[in-house]
Amino acid sequence: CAAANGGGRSGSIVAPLVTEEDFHKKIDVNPPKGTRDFPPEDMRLRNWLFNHFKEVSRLYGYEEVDYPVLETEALFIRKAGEEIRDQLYCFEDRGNRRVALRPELTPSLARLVIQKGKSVSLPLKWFAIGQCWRYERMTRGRRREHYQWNMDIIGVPQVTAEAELISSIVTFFKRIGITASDVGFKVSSRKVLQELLKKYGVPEDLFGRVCIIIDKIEKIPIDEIKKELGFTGISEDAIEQLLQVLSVKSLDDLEDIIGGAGEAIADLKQLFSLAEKFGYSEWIQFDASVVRGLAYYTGIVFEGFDRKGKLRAICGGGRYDRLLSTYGGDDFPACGFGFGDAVIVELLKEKDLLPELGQEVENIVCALDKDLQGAAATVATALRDKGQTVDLVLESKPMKWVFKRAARVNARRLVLVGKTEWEDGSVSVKVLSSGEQFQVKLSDLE
Ligand SMILES: CC(=O)Nc1cnc2ccccc2c1
Repeated sequence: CAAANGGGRSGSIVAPLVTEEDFHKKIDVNPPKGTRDFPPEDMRLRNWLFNHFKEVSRLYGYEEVDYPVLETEALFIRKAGEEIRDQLYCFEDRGNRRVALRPELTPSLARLVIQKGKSVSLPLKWFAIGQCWRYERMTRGRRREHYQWNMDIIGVPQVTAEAELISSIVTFFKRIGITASDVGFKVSSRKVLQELLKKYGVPEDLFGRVCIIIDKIEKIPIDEIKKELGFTGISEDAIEQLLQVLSVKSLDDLEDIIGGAGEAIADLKQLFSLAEKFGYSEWIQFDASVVRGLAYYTGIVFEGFDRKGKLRAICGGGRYDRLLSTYGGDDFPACGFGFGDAVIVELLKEKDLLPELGQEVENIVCALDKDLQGAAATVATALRDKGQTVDLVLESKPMKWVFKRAARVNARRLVLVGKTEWEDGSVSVKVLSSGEQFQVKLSDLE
């Protein structure tokens, strides 16, 4: 991009830093469409949320990882008709490479696991919190970025992995005051669909596409669903049967239809039994209509929902045993979830559970006249070296201003450096809540 000073070319005529007409043009001070700034108050809420994500991940023994926001476009190109594909934030970089801002974290995880190959000992339990992007026509006015918390387990084929992942999300909800009467998890398995498609002779490679179409079941008219399924070549009566199975309301009814011999029923039964042992039975329910909108899920899928039905899915995840081989790697059993930073905040607002997070400062340090500014710096440093937070008044200000600042930064106490006290190494301290005031040697101040 051409810099305002003509690219900084040296020479006799020094181009003006900013051209005349540009000088008066005010830049747009808002962030790009669909993106957010995080000024201090919003950043405090974000940090509060992310600290809970991190604490839960630590409680469960997961290791934190991260990946570049920018990936090769190919990592996200899947031919299954996913929404995330239509909205890929992709472009050609200055090296003519096709690149994309990541729309999700799981493909990067798969790439890193393949890259690490034999050097990692299984199982891997990794978590990440990363900003993800989509490019949507702003007509829908939706955000183009959000932060997602992911937890993934690589190398465990049993549903104990999915059961632990759901447990970690329940732990998170409990920490922030959300209960099983506020939210629940709809749980199903894509092996139900897999077994049905096999029964109707539908080729395996259509599996992802069929799942993506069915995931839209509550978003577009049922006739559109049937039409799109028809395009994949599935027969009419197979479509009828599929849709009929998806409306089944219990595991027993499901078993009556597809029989109890397949893995789908066995996995789901085991998951519900483990839920009992983890202590979150009241949080989960079987719901055959849960498919999730990512093509790579192959087994158990789940999504967190608000029981009032006013919000979009809070989080979602499942098993994806075949993802690594789609990138040419060896397959490892894998499962994980994504938890966005937007819906959960809407839910907390709904439930009046947003935390009150003000700025907190222990001390505001102020010199009583300008030739004590150095002494004030010494006092601030002594306090900071003891781990005390200090807002140091950096210029000579009237006391009225200092008290106002102390209130704004919510200081616990005011430390005043005055001439006479300082001569014998003392400062005067005013506890702002009680008004109590005392002199103290700096060395005794803690
Ligand atoms: C509710 C919300 O903001 N969703 C959201 C926002 N940005 C995204 C960006 C990439 C992928 C999914 C995204 C999802």
